[in-house]
Amino acid sequence: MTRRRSALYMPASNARAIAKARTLDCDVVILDLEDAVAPEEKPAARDRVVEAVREGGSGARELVVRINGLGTPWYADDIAAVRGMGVDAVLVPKVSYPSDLEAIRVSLGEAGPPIWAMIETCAAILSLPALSQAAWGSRLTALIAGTNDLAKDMRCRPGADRTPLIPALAATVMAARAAGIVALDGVCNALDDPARFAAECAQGAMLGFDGKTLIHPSQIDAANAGFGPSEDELAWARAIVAAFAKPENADKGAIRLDGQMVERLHLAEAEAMLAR
Ligand SMILES: CC(C)(COP(=O)(O)OP(=O)(O)OC[C@H]1O[C@@H](n2cnc3c(N)ncnc32)[C@H](O)[C@@H]1OP(=O)(O)O)[C@@H](O)C(=O)NCCC(=O)NCCSC(=O)C[C@H](O)C(=O)O
Ligand SMILES: [Mg+2]
Repeated sequence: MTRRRSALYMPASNARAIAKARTLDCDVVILDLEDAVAPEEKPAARDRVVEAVREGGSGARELVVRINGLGTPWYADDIAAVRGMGVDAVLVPKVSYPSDLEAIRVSLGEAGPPIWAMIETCAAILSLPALSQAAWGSRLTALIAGTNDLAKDMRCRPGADRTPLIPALAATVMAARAAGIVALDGVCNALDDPARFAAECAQGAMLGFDGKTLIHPSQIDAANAGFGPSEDELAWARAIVAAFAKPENADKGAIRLDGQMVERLHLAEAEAMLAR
């Protein structure tokens, strides 16, 4: 099973950062043509992405390109560049409605890459059930929370604990799960606050996200730790599997284990975690 604990954005205008990506321990590299790149730099950044993907060298890391959104002056050229590029996915910002998804699918063509959608507008949050349903016919394989744009659109003040964003984050995870696709949490802008970053990873994992989007290499290790199962979780999963394997529990649906009720749905969860 592919892991997406850590997905690092890097500005496609920054050749040094792109080169560095080939040495980093993140699961996903996102070459960004959108917000990290100034308008006058976009054509050169697009050429750099084409070159970087052609050169390869990403190893096991998934390579994703974030293009500029529908309706922007750069969308058509970005689509033309990524269509046959052989990337693992194209990440499209500000996807708000199923009609956006359909337009992107058509632009990319029948043999186009999988689509990852940024969920970062109030309209997208209100459209999540429809976006989730539309995923089945659209090559949509991941939802990515865009917490900066969403906070801007909501005019909320997330603060360190992100309280105003929690309903939207939970709804994003539910929409992804209903569609059987990946859900990645938004970025943490606090570059020099590792405790806050670790707390955000724990919160994102608690909400059910598969991983977190990142803005700096210094965030990779904590994300890999925060979204990988912990030693305690692995030990608990092994204990559940061992308990249900006992002959006396063979025909039981629910058992007592270390003071907790454990059901066969927990066995299925434990087996899935150990398999991952
Ligand atoms: C945030 C930064 C601008 C900080 O830059 P800076 O202070 O210059 O970084 P450092 O000096 O600490 O860099 C140390 C070395 O690490 C490399 N580096 C830095 N960032 C990255 C990166 N993202 N990927 C790869 N490598 C990186 C530097 O090149 C240095 O290397 P070396 O010279 O060899 O020592 C900067 O980190 C940055 O630009 N980050 C990414 C910003 C970005 O992509 N933003 C857009 C995505 S976030 C977003 O849009 C969210 C969403 O849409 C929403 O709405 O929420
Ligand atoms: Mg955004």
